[in-house]
Amino acid sequence: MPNDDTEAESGEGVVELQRFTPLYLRTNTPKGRGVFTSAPIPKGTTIETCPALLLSPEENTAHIEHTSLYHYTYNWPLPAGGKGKTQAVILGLGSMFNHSTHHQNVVWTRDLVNLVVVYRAARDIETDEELCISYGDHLTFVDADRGVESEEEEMGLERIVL
Ligand SMILES: C[S@@+](CC[C@H](N)C(=O)[O-])C[C@H]1O[C@@H](n2cnc3c(N)ncnc32)[C@H](O)[C@@H]1O
Repeated sequence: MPNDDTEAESGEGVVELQRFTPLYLRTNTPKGRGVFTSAPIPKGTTIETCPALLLSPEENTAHIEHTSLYHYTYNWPLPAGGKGKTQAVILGLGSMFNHSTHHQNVVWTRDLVNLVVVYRAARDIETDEELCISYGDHLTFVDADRGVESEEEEMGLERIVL
């Protein structure tokens, strides 16, 4: 699910840090650790607002790409005047959301001025569902959902949550 960049969501040097609190981390999913909800989340709810730590392209290439942080950074447009993109480390739960190709229930928006990412519920989310975003089309790992999702596509079925 594509994200939308915004110029700024708040002004005056103040950024509201919203957080939906009844969440838990599972440590043993097929995707590693993952974020789950222990209460229903209505569509549109802000789940978390996470500060971003902007990296320079140089430090990214020289250092970050050679560490495990490489698997956690987000593409980020270069600040005003710069052409192209760099990477940012997203602090807080933002770095814990796993990817789902067909069943993302969370959308994210970059606030380029305030350097935060806002995560919101894309639909009503049930208790004990995992919160998943889209990392885009170029994954650097084998998608743990791959078999399940291609089976669903072949059968023309959407997953039914009982
Ligand atoms: C931003 S981290 C997400 C949190 C991570 N699961 C952890 O335990 O720290 C991204 C990493 O999670 C794993 N991951 C996320 N989505 C996945 C998926 N659909 N299938 C398999 N692994 C996934 C991959 O190892 C990926 O490099």
